[in-house]
Amino acid sequence: MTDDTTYETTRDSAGPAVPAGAAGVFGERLPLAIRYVEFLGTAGLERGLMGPRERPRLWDRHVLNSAAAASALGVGEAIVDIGSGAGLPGIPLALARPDLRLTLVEPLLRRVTFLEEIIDELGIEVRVVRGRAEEKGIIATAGDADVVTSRAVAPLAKLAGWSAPLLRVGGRMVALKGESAADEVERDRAALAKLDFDGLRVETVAAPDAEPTRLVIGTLATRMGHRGSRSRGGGRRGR
Ligand SMILES: C[S@@+](CC[C@H](N)C(=O)[O-])C[C@H]1O[C@@H](n2cnc3c(N)ncnc32)[C@H](O)[C@@H]1O
Repeated sequence: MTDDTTYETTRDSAGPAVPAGAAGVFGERLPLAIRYVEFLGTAGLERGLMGPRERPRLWDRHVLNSAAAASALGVGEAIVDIGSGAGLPGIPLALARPDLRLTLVEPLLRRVTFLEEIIDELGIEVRVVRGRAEEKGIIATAGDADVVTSRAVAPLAKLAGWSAPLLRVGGRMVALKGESAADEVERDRAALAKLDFDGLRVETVAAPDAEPTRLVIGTLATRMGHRGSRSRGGGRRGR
């Protein structure tokens, strides 16, 4: 394991200083996380995937904030991350937790190209599927995911409607939300119950040196709420 203090004052060539806590989160994959932040801060900005104001806060607000969701994921679970954009939270999760099996779903070609490039460069095993989460047959393993993650993609009820057909019964939706998390749960509780999500809760988690992340978690109790919507079809390898 890398010593936490090693990177305390490190400043990579293109990005902000690497927080000391990052070493504990990414372990021996810290150099890959640094490269990812560098890529976000260069290509990500140039291609308009991240706003220029995000550059100084790529670690705490985005990458470490995303990686904190790993605490809600079990060993070896199959994760579908919908609306990955520039790879959040999917790429930090893959880097922090190499045991996870990750599929990133993103409709926009520009973003898919970015994802494929960075996955290739980092040499990590992550699938990319181009499409919308609600498209039938977009993911070959629809109905088998242990967890569907998302961050800043859609209101909770809509996310739940997209997540349910992708999940196995007993699988969880883990939505990374901002301060509105509790209000969204109250507002959309009935819609989620209709889809047969159980045990709805908000968990606040935080990686060291990062903004806290609010996770809205619900477990798909049965498939009755979206009967007949399970789809099977071709996804495609992004690499
Ligand atoms: C605000 S961005 C957030 C990106 C990333 N999750 C993050 O936290 O930085 C929303 C992303 O969701 C994608 N998206 C929008 N509708 C979608 C859908 N129906 N299925 C999958 N992705 C979708 C967009 O293309 C965009 O990349």
